[in-house]
Amino acid sequence: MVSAITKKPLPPPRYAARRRFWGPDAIDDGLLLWFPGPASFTGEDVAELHVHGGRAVYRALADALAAAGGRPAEPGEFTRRAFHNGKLDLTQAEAIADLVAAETEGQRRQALRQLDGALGQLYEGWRARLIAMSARAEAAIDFPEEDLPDGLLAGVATDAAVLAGELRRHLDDGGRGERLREGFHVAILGAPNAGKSSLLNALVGRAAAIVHETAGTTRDIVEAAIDLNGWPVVFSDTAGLRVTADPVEAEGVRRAQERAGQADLKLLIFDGSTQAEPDAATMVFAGPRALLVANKSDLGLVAGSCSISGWVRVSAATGEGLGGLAGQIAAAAAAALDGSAPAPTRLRHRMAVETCIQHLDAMCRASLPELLVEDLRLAARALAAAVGRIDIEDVLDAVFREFCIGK
Ligand SMILES: Nc1nc2c(ncn2[C@@H]2O[C@H](COP(=O)(O)OP(=O)(O)OP(=O)(O)O)[C@@H](O)[C@H]2O)c(=O)[nH]1
Ligand SMILES: [K+]
Ligand SMILES: [Mg+2]
Repeated sequence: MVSAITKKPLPPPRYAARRRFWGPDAIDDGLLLWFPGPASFTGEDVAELHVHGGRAVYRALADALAAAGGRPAEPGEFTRRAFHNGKLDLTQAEAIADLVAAETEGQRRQALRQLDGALGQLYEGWRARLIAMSARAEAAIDFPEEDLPDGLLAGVATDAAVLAGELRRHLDDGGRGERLREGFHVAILGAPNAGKSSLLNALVGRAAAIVHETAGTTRDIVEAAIDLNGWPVVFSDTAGLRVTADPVEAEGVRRAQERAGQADLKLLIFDGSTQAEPDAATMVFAGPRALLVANKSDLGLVAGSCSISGWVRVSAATGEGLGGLAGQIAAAAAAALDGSAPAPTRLRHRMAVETCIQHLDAMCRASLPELLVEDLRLAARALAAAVGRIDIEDVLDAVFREFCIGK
C-alpha cells in the first residue's frame, strides 16, 4: 500500500527516508518510516508518513490511501492492536490514554509508571500466587483421605488470607491513583462576602467566579483546576453558608454543604477584618482536612484571630499570604497523591480487586477442597480480567472509546 503511493521501494526498517507521496498527481513531499512487525508498536507492519499537516494534504493523502485499500483508524485502534498482539496489557493500554491526557507532572509520572507495567505486573504476580495455591489445593484433592499431607489445605488458606490482606491494602489508599488522574478536590467554604470567589480567582489566576459586594453572589458551584507544584488541584467556589428565605440561594447553600462532604480538603474562609473566627455554619466543617483562612488582612485583622491554631492569614485583594496558602494546599495534595507503590487508577481495577477479595474470603469459609479450588480459580480470573487476559470485549470497547484517533 505504501509503495503504491510513493512509487518507490520501502526504506530500511526504522530509518526516515524522504519521499514524494502520490495520488492522481503529487500530493506532498515528506518523510516515510517503516516498522516491520513484530518489532513495531502494534506488532504488525506499520508505516509512518510525516507530511505537511494542511487539510488539503490530509484529504488527498487519505483518498490516495483509501484507493490503495486503506481506511482511517478508529480511536485508539493502534493501541488496541498492540494489546491484541500481546505488546501491552490492558492497564498499560489505559496508561497510554492517561499519558496523552496528563496535565501535571504527578499525572505524567503515574501514567508512565503504569505504562512501564508496574500495575499489570503487580496483578500478574498476585495471579501467579493464586494459580500456585490452586495447584497445591488440587494436589490435596488427588490424595486419598488418609494420605493427605498434614496442613496442606490449611497452608493454602493461610496464604490466601495473607494475599487478601495485600489486596485490601492496595485498595485502602484513599483512592490515590484515581484522584491523581482526576484531581485533588478543594472546597472553598464560608459565610457570604468572606471573599471565597475572590480567593478562588486569586488562586487560579483568572476571573473564574463573579465577585461582588452583594452578599449571596455565588449560587452555583464554580470549579477551576490548576497545576499546583505538579499536582492536579480542582477548586470549588461555593455559595456563602447562611440561612436564607431565597429558594435559589438555599439550593446553592445545600450544594455547598454537599460539596464540602466530598472534598479532599476544605478552606474555611472568614472575613478576618470583622471576625475572629468563622461562623458556626462554617465551623461545622472544621477538622483535620480543613484549613482556617482569615481573609482581608489588608484591612487589618481584628484582635483574637490568632487564638485559632493552624490558621492562615491572606488577602485575596493584595495577594498577601497566598503563596503560603498555596504551599499548604500543595503539601496536602502531595500527602494524598504521592506514593511509590502502584495504585489502582480506575474504578475497573478497584472492582476487579474487590471481586478477587470476595472469592478469597469465600475460599477461607469453604469446607470442601473442591469448592476451595473453584474459589481460587474465580479469584485468579478477576485479576486476569484486570489485565485484560479474559472476559474483555465490552470492557475493551469502554477502555478504547476514551482514546483519540491516531493513538
Ligand atoms: N479589602 C478586601 N476586600 C476583599 C478581599 N476579598 C474580597 N473582598 C471584597 O469582598 C466582597 C465580597 O467578595 P466575594 O469574593 O464576592 O465574596 P464571596 O465570599 O464569594 O461572597 P458570596 O459569593 O456572596 O458568598 C467584594 O466586594 C470583594 O471585593 C480582600 O482580601 N480584601
Ligand atoms: K459577594
Ligand atoms: Mg462568591
